[in-house]
Amino acid sequence: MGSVGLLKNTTMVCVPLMSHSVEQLVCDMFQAKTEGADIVELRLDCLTEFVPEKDLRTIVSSRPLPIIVVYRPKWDGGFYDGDEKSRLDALILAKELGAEYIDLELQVAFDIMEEHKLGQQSNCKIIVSCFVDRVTSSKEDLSDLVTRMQSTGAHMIKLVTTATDITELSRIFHLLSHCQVPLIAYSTGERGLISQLLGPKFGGVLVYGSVEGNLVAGLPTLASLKEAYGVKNIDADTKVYGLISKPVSHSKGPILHNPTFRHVGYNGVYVPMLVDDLKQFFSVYESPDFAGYSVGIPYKEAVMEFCDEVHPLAKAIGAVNTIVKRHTDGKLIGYNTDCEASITAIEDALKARGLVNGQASLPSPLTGKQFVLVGAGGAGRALSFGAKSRGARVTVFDIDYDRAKTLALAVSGEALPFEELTNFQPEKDAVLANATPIGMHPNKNRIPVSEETLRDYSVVFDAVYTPRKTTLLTDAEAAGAIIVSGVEMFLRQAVGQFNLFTGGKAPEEFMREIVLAKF
Ligand SMILES: O=C1C[C@@](O)(C(=O)O)C[C@@H](O)[C@@H]1O
Repeated sequence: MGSVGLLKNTTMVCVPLMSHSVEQLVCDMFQAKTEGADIVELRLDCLTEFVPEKDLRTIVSSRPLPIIVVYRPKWDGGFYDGDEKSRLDALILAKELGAEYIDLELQVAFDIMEEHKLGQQSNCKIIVSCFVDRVTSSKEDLSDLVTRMQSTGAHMIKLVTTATDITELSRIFHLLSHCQVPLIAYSTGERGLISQLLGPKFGGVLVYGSVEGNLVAGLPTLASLKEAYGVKNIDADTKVYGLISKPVSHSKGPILHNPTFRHVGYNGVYVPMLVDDLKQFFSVYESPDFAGYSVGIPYKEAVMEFCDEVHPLAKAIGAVNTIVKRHTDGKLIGYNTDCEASITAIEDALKARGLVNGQASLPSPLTGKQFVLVGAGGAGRALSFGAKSRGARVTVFDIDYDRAKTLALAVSGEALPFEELTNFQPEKDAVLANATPIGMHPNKNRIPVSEETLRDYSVVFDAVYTPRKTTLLTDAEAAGAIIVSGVEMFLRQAVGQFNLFTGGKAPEEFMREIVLAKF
């Protein structure tokens, strides 16, 4: 495994401050420093009262960190709508007072740079910025734009876009790796998130993190940059792993995998990837930098066709939740770590309660039991194959009856119409397993079966792990069932993934501690 040193890159973590008063702004600068910012971006246009001569002196002289001074006009998405001359005079004054950086919009940059000879050597560096509404422009168009921005004489360039698809971000990565001048480039929003997180890998000079009181829509928090993603540890050699899913923001994968990578000194980063189109995704992210993936809803079955090889267990199940890019030939190999994870989680919970089926000779406490599965998607398939392998008899419910029938056939079980689930009378000691997203954050109050039938199950498992104790589990516990949280499955499938991603042995106890502390 590669080693991870402290502070491997020179990327600065910047906190944007949109405070409304000068007093607050000064407080916020100190707060940002306390929380670990390297630099702050001050949005003067957010101040409700601002007298440049007086206030800039206060701000600049009391700064505890290097500052980037921005005075964004309405015509470029900011709040300032006074006259241009006063706005630009204020920026020049900030420079003269000692601000480390001032930000000029591309539209005005040529003239101001020329008039004030700003491109020349000075303690204050000029950032020329541009906001492009969509990254629909081609790689070439974006390169031309960057060349134009560079020709202003800027010391640094800032290009912000809104991404409509994760594949557009590859253009940002291309720019970051090829730009001649220091570049800040990223896309905002959920689909743009990885352009921000992976900036340090591709040579971005700055990554933005927002803080309480100054939360900015579309930006990750400073705490997540530091604690979850460890952006200071990311460098050009860092291997990228990601969760391909839609939705993806509920996943706790990043707060489990990233600290674990760091704990064992593995140079990897794990990021959420909101993917809309699998085919486009795999055709764009071909490089060895993207080394492996977790696969979440709704892609566990569909992703199989993009794997060059599929492990026999995953093939039999018909669902892949882990992909590793083989470093020798770049081929994508699909695995399933959900199956063992979910079944051993249920078995261990039963064993812990001393429930070994009354017959010590039986290989599993699930042997001979009825296993009622709700949801015949990827996770459901893994559960039912696991249950079958332990000698349980599987009964499948899914809103798509044909899908339920296909799965039932594959595990020699039975499928019943979804409408029958509410009043379904299970056999004695039956296990209920929810493998649908019902009850998942933010729709926490829903349960897949009726409360009345819950008391008929002796064990209830929920593959949903956000929240840790779903409404289904709370109700089942109240009804007297043994409950097994999806968190246990999540932990175990992640252990399996870590082993496949790194080729090493996962530090299971460490991972369990994270899960206990943070989930
Ligand atoms: O089902 C899950 C959960 C998951 O999708 C997540 O939410 O992090 C990650 C997958 O690897 C796993 O199989």
